[in-house]
Amino acid sequence: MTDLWQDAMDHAVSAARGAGQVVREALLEDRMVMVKSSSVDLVTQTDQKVEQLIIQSVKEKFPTHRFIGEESVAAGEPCVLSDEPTWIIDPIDGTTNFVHRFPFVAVSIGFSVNKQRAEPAGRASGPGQQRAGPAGPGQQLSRASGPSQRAGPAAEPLLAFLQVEFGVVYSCLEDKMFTARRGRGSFCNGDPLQVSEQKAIQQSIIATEFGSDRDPEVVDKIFSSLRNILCIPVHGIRSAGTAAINMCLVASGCVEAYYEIGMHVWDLAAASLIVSEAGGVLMDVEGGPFDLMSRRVIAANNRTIAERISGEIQAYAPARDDAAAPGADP
Ligand SMILES: O=P(O)(O)O[C@H]1[C@H](O)[C@@H](O)[C@H](O)[C@@H](O)[C@@H]1O
Ligand SMILES: [Mg+2]
Ligand SMILES: [Mg+2]
Repeated sequence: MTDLWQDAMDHAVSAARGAGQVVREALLEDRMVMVKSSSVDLVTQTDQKVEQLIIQSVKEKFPTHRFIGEESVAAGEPCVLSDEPTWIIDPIDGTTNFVHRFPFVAVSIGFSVNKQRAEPAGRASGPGQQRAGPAGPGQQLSRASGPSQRAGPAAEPLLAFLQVEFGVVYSCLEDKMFTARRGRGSFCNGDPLQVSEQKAIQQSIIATEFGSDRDPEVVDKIFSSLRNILCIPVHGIRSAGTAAINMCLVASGCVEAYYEIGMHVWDLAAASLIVSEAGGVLMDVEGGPFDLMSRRVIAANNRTIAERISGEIQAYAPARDDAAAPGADP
């Protein structure tokens, strides 16, 4: 069967690598910092330039494709997922890190098509499932090879439903290219990824972020959740400063879970598939199905740990990313 989207994915990898080079060069220069929704929601000319470079390069090759880009949305473009091929771009995930030269920044490119498709992401990569063992270097775990490559029960669509066809996260300063194709596994620089096999949350590291909302009520909830989780007790809490890299750490098995409320579809799209295809689970912070537009996520190595975290989170619901879109899902 013709592989419709491999060309697009190859382009995404090359665009992310090119963007990473621009980001690395910009780190050597003075950065002019601007603000968006608040004084701690930062943006630089590099965010805007990188997003435009990626979008232009995609438009030249795929003129009919659509875009959701963080900085384009900030400039008033709609944030809509449809059945049309849509590139979901975060030109710099970790802008605050970038501004401060804290050394974790990523370019994130997700690609969604056929929003309405009801097929869960990778029957072979569903929640609670663990692969029998990591594949050898460069080996692709293909959907065509079937679920027999991974042990465990059948996938549950509730947690695995995704709209993303491929995801690319380039951690520019580490020079790590994380990639995933729906049903075909996740990789870092070509090596297959596998989530942690840890089942005990007490022996886990949990990643989260504090976001850019400084409303004291929201901050109280963030700290209450953090306190609950820390006191389980867990081995530790970590923040890389970028949602996409936190999720790639889950996919890599370095941390057992990441949760956050308040980030956006461009932070999550690519990395959600990378987690799922590494055998992880995605869940809403209240335990329901993961929703790309909801600005809430738990990404974990297994369902038990995800559900335990969800039981400790003081949930709240920021305005959805598609809230302003005409015809948006309720
Ligand atoms: O750096 P950006 O792309 O603005 O993304 C950040 C996001 O906005 C915050 O909510 C998260 O806490 C960060 O981890 C993101 O990376
Ligand atoms: Mg981001
Ligand atoms: Mg960004």
